[in-house]
Amino acid sequence: MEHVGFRQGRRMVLHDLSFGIKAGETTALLGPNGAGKTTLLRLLLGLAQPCTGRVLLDGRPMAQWSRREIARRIAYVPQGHVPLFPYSVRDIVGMGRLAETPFAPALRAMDEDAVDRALAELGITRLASRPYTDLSGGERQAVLLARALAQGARTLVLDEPETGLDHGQKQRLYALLRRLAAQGHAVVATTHDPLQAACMFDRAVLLRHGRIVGDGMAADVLSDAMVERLYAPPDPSEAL
Ligand SMILES: Nc1ncnc2c1ncn2[C@@H]1O[C@H](COP(=O)(O)OP(=O)(O)OP(=O)(O)O)[C@@H](O)[C@H]1O
Repeated sequence: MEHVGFRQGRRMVLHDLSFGIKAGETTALLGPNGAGKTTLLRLLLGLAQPCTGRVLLDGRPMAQWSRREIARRIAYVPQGHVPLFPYSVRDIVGMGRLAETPFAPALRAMDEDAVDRALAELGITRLASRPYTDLSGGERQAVLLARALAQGARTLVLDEPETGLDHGQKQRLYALLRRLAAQGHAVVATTHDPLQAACMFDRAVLLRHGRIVGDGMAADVLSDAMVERLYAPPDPSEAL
């Protein structure tokens, strides 16, 4: 992102943001409620356009990529996904292959393999034939992660991925994100947990009132003093 600003209606909600997401690195995005984290993810995904500055993917402006090209490069794990139909877990994970199977009514053998690998990576092969609508929140989260892996994109964007996960699943999630980064993926995730972010992510970007107030090695930037300042009650002079 280069000097990115974004407006919701008449309000500027992001101001002059400049930073990059790199392959081989896990980046945590933190900030109080309403700081602009989800809005920033929407810009990273090309789902919203900045009113100032530029968002570049592999050096090319986001607006010049087609949705299919973006889907081959960036996978998104949304927060609180509410399914309308009782698709099986296997079908949901298979949807990650859609960017690669434009006209095929069914998945090809290589797509089925990608689905099998993603289910195994998340340890949810046993859920494959269960209806997605019957799963617990944590199980659904694991399915959405498997869908992102099946997509085969090198950049993973996750919105509060630890929501609904128990302690063990959280640890496995962070281990998986680190493994993916070690394999050359770029990983960026929003989180409300500075302690976990300091231990589990390489880098942290801190947002307050739509501005970057910290960016660096997670363990360094997330000092007690910085966390206190980041989450301090709003000062009227900071109003957007
Ligand atoms: N559709 C919208 N219309 C108007 N304002 C919006 C809209 N969506 C978000 N905003 C505003 O933009 C700002 C940033 O919202 P955003 O959802 O990006 O914050 P966030 O950091 O993700 O918050 P949270 O931690 O609560 O999920 C907030 O002030 C919010 O009220």
